Amino acid sequence: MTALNKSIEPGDSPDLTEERASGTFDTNAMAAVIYGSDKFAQRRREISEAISKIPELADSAPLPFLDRFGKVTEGSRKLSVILENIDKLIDPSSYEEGLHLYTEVMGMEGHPLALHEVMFIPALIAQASDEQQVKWLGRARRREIIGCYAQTEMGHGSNLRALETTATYSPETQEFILHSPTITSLKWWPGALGKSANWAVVVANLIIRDKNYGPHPFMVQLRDEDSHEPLPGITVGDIGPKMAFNGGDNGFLGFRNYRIPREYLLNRHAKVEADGRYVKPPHAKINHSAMIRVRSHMATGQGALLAHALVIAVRYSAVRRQGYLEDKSREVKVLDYQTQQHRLFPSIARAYAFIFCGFETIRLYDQLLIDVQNGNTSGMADLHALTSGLKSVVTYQTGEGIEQARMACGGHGYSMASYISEIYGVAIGGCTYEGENMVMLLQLGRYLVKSIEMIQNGKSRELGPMVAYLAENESEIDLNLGPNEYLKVFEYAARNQTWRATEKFQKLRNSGMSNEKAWNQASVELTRASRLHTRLYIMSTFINHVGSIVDQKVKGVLIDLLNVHVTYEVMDIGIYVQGLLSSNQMDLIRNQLYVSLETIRPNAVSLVDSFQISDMQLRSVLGRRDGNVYENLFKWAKSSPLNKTDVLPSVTQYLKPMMEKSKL
Ligand SMILES: CCCCCCCCCCCCCCCCC/C=C/C(=O)SCCNC(=O)CCNC(=O)[C@H](O)C(C)(C)COP(=O)(O)OP(=O)(O)OC[C@H]1O[C@@H](n2cnc3c(N)ncnc32)[C@H](O)[C@@H]1OP(=O)(O)O
Ligand SMILES: Cc1cc2nc3c(=O)[nH]c(=O)nc-3n(C[C@H](O)[C@H](O)[C@H](O)COP(=O)(O)OP(=O)(O)OC[C@H]3O[C@@H](n4cnc5c(N)ncnc54)[C@H](O)[C@@H]3O)c2cc1C
Repeated sequence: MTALNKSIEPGDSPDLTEERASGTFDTNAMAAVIYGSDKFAQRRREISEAISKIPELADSAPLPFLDRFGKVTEGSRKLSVILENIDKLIDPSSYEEGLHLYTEVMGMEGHPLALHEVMFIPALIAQASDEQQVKWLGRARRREIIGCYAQTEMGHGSNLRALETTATYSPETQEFILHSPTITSLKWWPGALGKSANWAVVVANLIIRDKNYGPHPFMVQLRDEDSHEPLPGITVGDIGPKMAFNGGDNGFLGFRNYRIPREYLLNRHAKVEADGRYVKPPHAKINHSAMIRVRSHMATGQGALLAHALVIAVRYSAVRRQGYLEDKSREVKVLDYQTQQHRLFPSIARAYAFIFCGFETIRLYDQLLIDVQNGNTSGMADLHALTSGLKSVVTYQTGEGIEQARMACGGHGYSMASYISEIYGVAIGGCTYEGENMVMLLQLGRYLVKSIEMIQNGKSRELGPMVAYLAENESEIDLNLGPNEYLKVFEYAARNQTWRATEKFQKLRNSGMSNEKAWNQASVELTRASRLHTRLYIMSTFINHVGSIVDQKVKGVLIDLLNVHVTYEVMDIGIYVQGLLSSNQMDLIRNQLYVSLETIRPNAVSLVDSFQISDMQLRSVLGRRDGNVYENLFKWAKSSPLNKTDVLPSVTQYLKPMMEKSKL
């Protein structure tokens, strides 16, 4: 018989083999669903295999034992090995293959090309004119230059209108003069800016004849291409250690009347003519497109991070034995405890949901990019609202899920041997970057309020498909009918909360309060509406995606997972559905959730194995594919630099004299 879970091998922990044998579906078929096609899932496996054959691509030491300098150096070393071997490893024209290669080899601690690939090149694609692309895009793609995206300043990140860096046009010389007038105007945070990048897309206020036209993107050379020294007029450096991404060099940047040619304003959409005439872009916020792109990709990215933590926690929970259930002769796998399942399985469902929802969001972004290139910007507001809410909800829930995964691993979860804290640090960075979560929830809040105002003004028919439910009346709910009924429960909650929050805002405003004050006083309620609306979107894309799956065994287990998702999510928002569901109905849902946890239990390990995250990529002793945790945990501890000698110099120098003194 062919094993359904392709990851069973001799020498594996019998506990994990038992788990894999109980799986009811083919993990390669599930991987094809997770990665969008059988072809790409297969390519991922081939790339991982090819990587494992090049020993120089392996970490030279477990990353947690390296200091900051070691991490930054290790990133650049591995990058150079990747680039020497790239044609053997991937199709260099495939973004997805490249992402997999980088993620596996470089890990998630940051590297010199992260922002080059994620923001610099996409900004050039979206914002550089055809002519400018000829000049820079090829060079960037060939990595002749390393770029970053420098927008945030020490004093301002969220409020882009208050950025202080100026780019003043000089018609006499046809140049822009970049200047940082204050300490707070220093660019602060951009990834790879500090030490690696020699070029940047810099966002600065465009000033023409004393008039401020707001933030615009400029292509700026920062360092000499031969010596890599900063150019005169540029102050640049690293901002120091962070919660995570310590293999990366997030940086600061200041300009002292630094001149760039007129042609260096990225001018696909907005232009400055030689005489200083400003040509407006087709949409006021078109310069924000690099951010919309990253936000559109964040649901899959965060789903993948959550998946990393769950692979570790679920596999470990199947080999960790502690305490007893009925059989007192052998301790039980901790995965058999209902509390452990309740802690982990809804997060497995969320990881799948985020990935599926991410596919749909990336599709919407790709369509928008085509539309915008053809001059049609009408979809921008919808996608801005959607991705603002989505990035906020997925990053927050991913952080929650990873932290639960850490606690689910007990003491060993707290050790860097689990690697979960690194994944956590990386994931929660997403709550802040690409727009602080509260700020972005309020952007969606604006859109929801406007939607309600359209309904109030008799324009319900003009509502987009994602907010049409706000105009509907609630219907009876029959919870025995499955996920679509749960969707109606969520629609009820989101609709009710959006109306309540909007009415609160309107009431305050109508009482004579200023628009801004009324908005501020309704803002907590508005963020709640945004979260419910976004969770509804995630749930509906999960349901649609599962509906489209052909492999019946895969579909069967995803329906089980969907049942975990819908029942958990509805229990989680209980306070918002009190007017709709009776306490008997809530009890029924709670029991359905407990049953669905039991149903998913035999497939738990296969569901996380299906993410097909290699041991190299996972970098976790607890999450090893073979489950041989304990002997490797001991090996890992022994490799600690502190264990190189039995007696540390700090003992000889300080502790010994202290103890000697105490003896006197
Ligand atoms: C398979 C996957 C494998 C994955 C592997 C996993 C490995 C993971 C490794 C992780 C690697 C991660 C790499 C890390 C990358 C990090 C990079 C980070 C980069 C950054 O952070 S760049 C800086 C980002 N900065 C921000 O986001 C700033 C946030 N602020 C804003 O965006 C704006 O200021 C604003 C949106 C809050 C407000 O903008 P503004 O002031 O201009 O506008 P107003 O408030 O006045 O609003 C006016 C109207 O304009 C609308 N609007 C605003 N923006 C847009 C837009 N983009 N499009 C359309 N419309 C927009 C508003 O809604 C207003 O409309 P209204 O009609 O008037 O209401
Ligand atoms: C890991 C990481 C990588 C980054 N990479 C880059 C990069 O490559 N390029 C780049 O340009 N930037 C980058 N950034 C910067 C990032 O985009 C900003 O930090 C982010 O946009 C938040 O802005 P802020 O720091 O100004 O937060 P602030 O706006 O100062 O937030 C502080 C608090 O104020 C609240 N707040 C602010 N405004 C409002 C409001 N209007 N209503 C209600 N509450 C409000 C926030 O909710 C938050 O609680 C990165 C940041 C991190 C952490």
